[in-house]
Amino acid sequence: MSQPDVAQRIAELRALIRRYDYHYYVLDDPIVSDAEYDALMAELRALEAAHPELITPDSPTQRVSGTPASQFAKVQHPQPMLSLGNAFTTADLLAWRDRVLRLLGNDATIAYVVEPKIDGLAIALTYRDGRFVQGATRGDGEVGEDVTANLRTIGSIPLTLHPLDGIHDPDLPAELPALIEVRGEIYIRTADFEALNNRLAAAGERIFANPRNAAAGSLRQKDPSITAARPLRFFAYGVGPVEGVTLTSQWQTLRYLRALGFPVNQDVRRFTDFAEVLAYCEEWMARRDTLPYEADGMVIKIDDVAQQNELGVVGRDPRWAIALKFPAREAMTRLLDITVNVGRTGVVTPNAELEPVQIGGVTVRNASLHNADYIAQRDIRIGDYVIVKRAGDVIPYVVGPVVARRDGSERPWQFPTHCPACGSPLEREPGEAAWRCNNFSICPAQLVRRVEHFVSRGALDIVGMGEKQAELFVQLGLVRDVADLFYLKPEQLEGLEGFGPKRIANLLAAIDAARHRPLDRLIVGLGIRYVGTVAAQALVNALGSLDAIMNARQEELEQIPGIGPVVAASIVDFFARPENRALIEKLRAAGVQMDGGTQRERQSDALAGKTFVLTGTLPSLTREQASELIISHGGKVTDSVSKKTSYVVAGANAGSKLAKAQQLGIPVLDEAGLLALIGER
Ligand SMILES: NC(=O)c1ccc[n+]([C@@H]2O[C@H](COP(=O)([O-])OP(=O)(O)OC[C@H]3O[C@@H](n4cnc5c(N)ncnc54)[C@H](O)[C@@H]3O)[C@@H](O)[C@H]2O)c1
Ligand SMILES: [Zn+2]
Repeated sequence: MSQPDVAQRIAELRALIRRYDYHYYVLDDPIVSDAEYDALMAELRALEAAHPELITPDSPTQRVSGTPASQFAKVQHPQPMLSLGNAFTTADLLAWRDRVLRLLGNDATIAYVVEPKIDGLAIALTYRDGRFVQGATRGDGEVGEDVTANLRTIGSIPLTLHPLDGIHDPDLPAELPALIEVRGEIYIRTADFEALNNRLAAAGERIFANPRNAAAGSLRQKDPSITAARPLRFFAYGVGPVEGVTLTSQWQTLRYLRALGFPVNQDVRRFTDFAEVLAYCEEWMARRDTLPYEADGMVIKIDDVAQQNELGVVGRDPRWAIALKFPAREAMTRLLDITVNVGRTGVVTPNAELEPVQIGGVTVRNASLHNADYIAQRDIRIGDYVIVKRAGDVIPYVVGPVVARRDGSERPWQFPTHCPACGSPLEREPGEAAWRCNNFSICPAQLVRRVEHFVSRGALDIVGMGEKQAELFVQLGLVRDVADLFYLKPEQLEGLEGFGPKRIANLLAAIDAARHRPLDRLIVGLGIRYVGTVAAQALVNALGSLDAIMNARQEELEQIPGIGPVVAASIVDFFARPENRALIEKLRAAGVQMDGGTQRERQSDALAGKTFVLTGTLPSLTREQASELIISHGGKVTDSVSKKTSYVVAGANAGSKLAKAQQLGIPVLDEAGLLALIGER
């Protein structure tokens, strides 16, 4: 690029970045994804590095972006509020550490404080003589917005500092500061964010793209009573100007802040060995999915304040700290179309067909749209740019449209009135969000899903059968209900594409073996609503045979530990239907074992005497498969966490069970940890 071209590109980049900053920081409503934004910023940095003469002090690389909005009084920060330099890999972190060593001298003794980077917005809280007097946003780093009245409504922000009487820590100042500016993050928990968006959508209001924008948008309200109604939280991670006491390290500062009554994250750590810093970051990245809030990375800080001052600031980032960024979890892309899927129980769910987009290194083409109301309330239209979230191992879903990016070509979408697979009119029970195809016995789409479920690993585990085969057999009319699998003849499969003699023999042998699976797995395979592995085992243990279960009355079922009224009602309802009774008889006639006598194949005794509780979504195993695995290795699975629980196995979006486990100090495993216990990995 020639010099004028470079200058022009730099100008373009700055203009684009400023425009995106305005939507992000002032309106709290981004119009591009962070990845797109970061790419522009990286390009600008690279051009400026190659042409330092073109750097201007107002370039977005040189100062914190964001302009204080006019509805707030302005606050001049006595000490600028900075951003953080980014690292994406271990190599980046090592390069940062080397630079620090170079600047401080190779023989310097360095301690590091590692803190989670909770994704919210930075604020500064000023306390004079122990009382909260002013709170400000970061703004452009020099001038922020006065949001004191709004901050006063947040419960976790103390209005007066705690007296230090009860604290006897020789490393901490014994007095209160005459003046202290406490810096930290206002954030919103993931579950609160989702509830807030649902509430806003139901009221026809604009939703937020992510928890960070939700926190910023909720704090930056003209009317503090709106802020008060939002579930905002605060945690403190540093200080600005301090008078009357001297703080000499980040670690001491955090403990002092805690003593003064500020919430400080429990997971902050101090290390002197950089290898431990790296290990801790890795450990955290793995825990990310189990946290109740969004953490977009880890912040690593040089502990010693004198060393911090020596290192100083470059542009908008302190040299003494760095943010290790975790892979992205959301992106923006075009919604090309909406299709619907018919599930095993007839529930019809909308599915977003997306312009392929990378999220955290994975290409996402489809995402859930939950249900009809979700689409209608959020006014999601075909052709919209949408925010797609892919957190952990949960199915990616559409958060909402990017309204500011519409050009008028978007089309509203109507939920179908009839089942796309069988043409029956769709029905919706009052109070339910889901539309259903109630043509249970005829609908081919439901049948395919039922067959898929029946043959899955947690049910009858028929190797060689999967979605494709289920679709094929249903389409050819070879399978009209799940029992038909046991009546398949080799000659029916001969000549089908991909079905050679060997494959046919293997498949039929696998089907034959499935006649003798333990009863609870047959019950799981039937797909009774609310009956998974745990309930199925409880039924078998209590009643012993399928006939006894089938003929049990509601009250009898409710007596069984682990079977509540809803589950009991669902079981009674299932077996009251003549088509289900007929199916059972057909299975019986095919020689499928229906009493509890079959011995489960024990794989090992690795988990003997251990009790497990499963929570959240695991990356590869379904709930049934995980239970089955645990049981086949001698363990037990129960539904609720107690002191008797040996392990909680937690996946993405784990809820109160995980919290309970942490409270009781019960070890928590992820899927890999479970497999390791069994020796499978
Ligand atoms: N999509 C868009 O249009 C758009 C526009 C502007 C910025 N952005 C995104 O915003 C980010 C840049 O924002 P930024 O300048 O606020 O930087 P940043 O969020 O990457 O890091 C700095 C911030 O981290 C926060 N933080 C959390 N925990 C902390 C801790 N323990 N110690 C210190 N700080 C902590 C503070 O609020 C601090 O201001 C980029 O990732 C960019 O993608 C996106
Ligand atoms: Zn149908």
